[in-house]
Amino acid sequence: METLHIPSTFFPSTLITNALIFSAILGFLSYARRPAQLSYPPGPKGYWLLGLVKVPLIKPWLTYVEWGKKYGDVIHFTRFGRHYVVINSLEAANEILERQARLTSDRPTRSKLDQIADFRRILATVPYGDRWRASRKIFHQNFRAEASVEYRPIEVKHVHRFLDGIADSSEMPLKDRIAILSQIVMFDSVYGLEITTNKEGMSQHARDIIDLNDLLFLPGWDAFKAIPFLDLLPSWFPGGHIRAAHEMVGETFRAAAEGPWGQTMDAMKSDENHSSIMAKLVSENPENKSSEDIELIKNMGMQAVAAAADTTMSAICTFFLAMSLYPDIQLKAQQELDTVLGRGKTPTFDDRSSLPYIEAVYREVMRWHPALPVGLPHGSIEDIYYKNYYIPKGTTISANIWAMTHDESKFDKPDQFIPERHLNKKNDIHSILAFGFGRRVCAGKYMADDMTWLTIASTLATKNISSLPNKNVEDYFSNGGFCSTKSLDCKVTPRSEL
Ligand code: HEM
Repeated sequence: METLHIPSTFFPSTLITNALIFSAILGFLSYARRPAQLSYPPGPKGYWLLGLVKVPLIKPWLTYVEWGKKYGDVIHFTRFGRHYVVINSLEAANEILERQARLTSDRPTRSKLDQIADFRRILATVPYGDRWRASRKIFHQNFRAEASVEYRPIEVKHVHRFLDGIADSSEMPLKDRIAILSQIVMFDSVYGLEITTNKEGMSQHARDIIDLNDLLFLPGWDAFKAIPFLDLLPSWFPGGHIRAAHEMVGETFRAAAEGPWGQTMDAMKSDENHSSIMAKLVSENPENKSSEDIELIKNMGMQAVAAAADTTMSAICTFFLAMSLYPDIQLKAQQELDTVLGRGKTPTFDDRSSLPYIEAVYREVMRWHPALPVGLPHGSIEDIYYKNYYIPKGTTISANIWAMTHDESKFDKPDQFIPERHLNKKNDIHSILAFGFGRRVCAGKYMADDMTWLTIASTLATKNISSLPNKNVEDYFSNGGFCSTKSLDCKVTPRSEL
């Protein structure tokens, strides 16, 4: 499926003229609103008054690192009168997104078009408020650390199946197998359902959600939503496709929520042994469940699958790529497994604390190429201040996670994959920056952490991963907000064969 891509050439001249006039007015108003003695954080100014800064859409995290050298670790710009801030340092992220989390936990999804796309359905995109609190609560109940332990047997089952099939790349490319693994664990835990392909049906819906929103989370891309009346244009009118594209997003959410839910309800009727998160939730106090409760449950299921579809897949793909490019590290990790567990034994979660080098490989995967390099955008619900800078209410704030995990003052040779940097450190899940910040921090991070670690440890114990050409690492990765390897051409063979 195409991304929700709105090429600038598609805007007819009248629309562009209106947009520019509107942008000039908004730019002037937002400039005038700023307290006289305070300035916005530094950043590119764009066209005078219009404030229309040209933003990078291809691997933008790299451009923002370059901009940071000129403007500092907090960069501000405007587009169509909307304010954007990109944070390049952990210190600034802690100050703005953690310490001021009460004011910076919104999402920039309050426009008419966002309502048409029904972003309120999804925990990751619902604006901060009561609906977010209710969605986050049910997610937390089912995916907090203690709850996530319950899904470990399902993870072990599917990781072992994945390893059994993985050596045979003739039937299915490695990346597709990893995509299925990332989703099947979620489908099985949440719905008690299994999938055999990532190319059709409910699995494809989860993928579509990611593809449709690939650009949405990039700083500045969504500024066109500030243009008035875009949501009212009929589909036959130039620019009318924008509304249609947002309707399609909403329709995809609906299909992704309803399809597997319906199958689970059928399975519950025909199989008394059926077990899944959905089944557990609908069976608890059924007489007290409102239709709103049922909606929350359905949406949680859909969000869990969609969230894992790309991020967990991305982390596992990054692991395979790293092992292909760094065979010495692969060998060292295998030696630890052989020494601690004995050759050929597949690790369990109980072994995790005895395998510090495997832990370091996992943490380096999460640092070296985070799945969401510029995170998901936060929004400010009131004016806030950082140092002596003013950040107005309604600003979209993005954490450049990639910049933070490649900060040379913290990580020597940050572009290189060096697990040793994590040895003899406090390995706390909360210090993994790839999971984001503040009250919107990843709600599935315990399960993601378990899944990614288990796949890494089990693969290293039983398989050898062949080398890939040592070219520029970025060439292996895709460009958008959800960043993953483009493909994986390495060969995977059983260790017993050598
Ligand atoms: C390696 C895998 C994963 C990574 C790197 C990752 C990363 C992230 C990041 C960066 C955010 C945005 C945080 C912010 O706004 O500052 C996020 C949000 C979220 N993640 Fe994950 N994620 C992963 C896997 C998962 C999984 C498996 C689930 C579901 C079980 C999940 C559920 C969510 C949800 C629901 C949110 C939105 C939370 C909110 O807005 O309140 N994630 N994730």
